[in-house]
Amino acid sequence: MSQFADFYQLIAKSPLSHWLNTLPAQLSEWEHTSLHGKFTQWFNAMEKLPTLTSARLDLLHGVSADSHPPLPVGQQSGIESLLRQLMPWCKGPFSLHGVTIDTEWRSDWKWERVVLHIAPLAGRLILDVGCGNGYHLWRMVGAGAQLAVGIDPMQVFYCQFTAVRKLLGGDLRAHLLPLGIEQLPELAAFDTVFSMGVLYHRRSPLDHLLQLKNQLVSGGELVLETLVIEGDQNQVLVPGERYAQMRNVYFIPSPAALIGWLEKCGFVNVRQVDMSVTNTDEQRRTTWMTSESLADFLHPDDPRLTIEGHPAPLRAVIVAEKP
Ligand SMILES: Nc1ncnc2c1ncn2[C@@H]1O[C@H](C[S@+](CC[C@H]([NH3+])C(=O)[O-])CC(=O)[O-])[C@@H](O)[C@H]1O
Repeated sequence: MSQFADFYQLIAKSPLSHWLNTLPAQLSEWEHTSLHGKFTQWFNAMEKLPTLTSARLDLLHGVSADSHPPLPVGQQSGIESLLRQLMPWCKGPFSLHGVTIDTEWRSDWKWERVVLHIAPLAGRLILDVGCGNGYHLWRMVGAGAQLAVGIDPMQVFYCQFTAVRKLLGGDLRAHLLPLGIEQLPELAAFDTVFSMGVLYHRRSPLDHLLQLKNQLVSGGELVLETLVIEGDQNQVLVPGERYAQMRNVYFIPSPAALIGWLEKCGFVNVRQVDMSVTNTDEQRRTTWMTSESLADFLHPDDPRLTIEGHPAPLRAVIVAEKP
C-alpha cells in the first residue's frame, strides 16, 4: 500500500479532492524509482524509528515532544543514532524525547519574523513550497492550521520529516509530498501559500510567483521570504557562477523590485513586513550539519560581503493577496 494512502483519504472530501486526478500517479512513480542508493539507507533508518506517543507535545513555541516517564537512556541513544544517519540536518531545531537536533539553521527565528505579520493560520489549508524537512509545517500545525501540506523534491528531507512525524506521534495535520512546484496542477485551493528560501533558486522568478498564485483561493495570502539586496525598484542582482558558494542562485531583487514583480503577476495589497541580515548565529555548523556554513561563505575581510564579493545575505518577508 502507498505511503501516501492516508493523505489521499484525508483530501478526498476536501477542496483538494481534484488533486487526486494527478497526485497518486506521480507519487507512485516516485515510490517506484527512488528506492536505491542513499535513499534506501535513509529510508531504513527512518523505518527503524519507533512511532511514539507524546505526553507533552509543543508545536507552538518550538517543535518538541516528551514522554512520561522519560524514555530510558539506552532508547534515547538508539533514536539519536538513527536520526544521525539522516544527516545533514539543516532546518530545525527539534527536541524529541530527550534528543535535541541542533540544526544548521535556527528556523524558529525565521518563523518568529514571519508569523507576526500574516493572517492567523487557525483553520486554514496551507501549502509550504520548498518546505525542506518540514520544520515550519509543524509550526503551522502549532498555530492551528487545519492541514499543512509541504512539497520538497529532496529525498533526505522526506525521510527527516517522516522520522520527526513518527517521534511526534504519527497522526498529525502536516504532510510532506516529495514533489517540485512544477509538478503541481493549478489547485486554487489553499488559504495561505508559503514560499520561503525558494525564489532565488528559481531560474524564472515571475513564473514561480504565478505558480504560487495558482495554488491560492481567491482572497488567499502569499507569504514570500527570499534573499534581497538593498536598492530601488530597478535593482536586481544576477550573481555570476556562485552566490555564497551556491551555484543555483539566479535572481536577488531589491524589495521594491520584488513588490513590482508581485503586482505585475496580479497580486494585491503587497507589502514588505520584515528585512533582516542573516548572521552566523542563525546559520552555522553544528554536530548535526558538519560541512561548511555561513561563516565560510562570507568574505574573510568584510562580513558585509560574500566570499565572491556580492552583498552578504539579507532576507525580506513580503506578504500579498490573490484578488
Ligand atoms: N522545484 C522545487 N520545488 C519545490 N521545492 C524545491 C524545488 N527545488 C528546490 N526546492 C527546495 O527548496 C528548499 C530551499 S531551502 C528553504 C527551506 C525552508 N522553506 C526554509 O525557509 O527554511 C533554501 C534555504 O534554506 O535557503 C530546499 O529544501 C529545496 O530542496
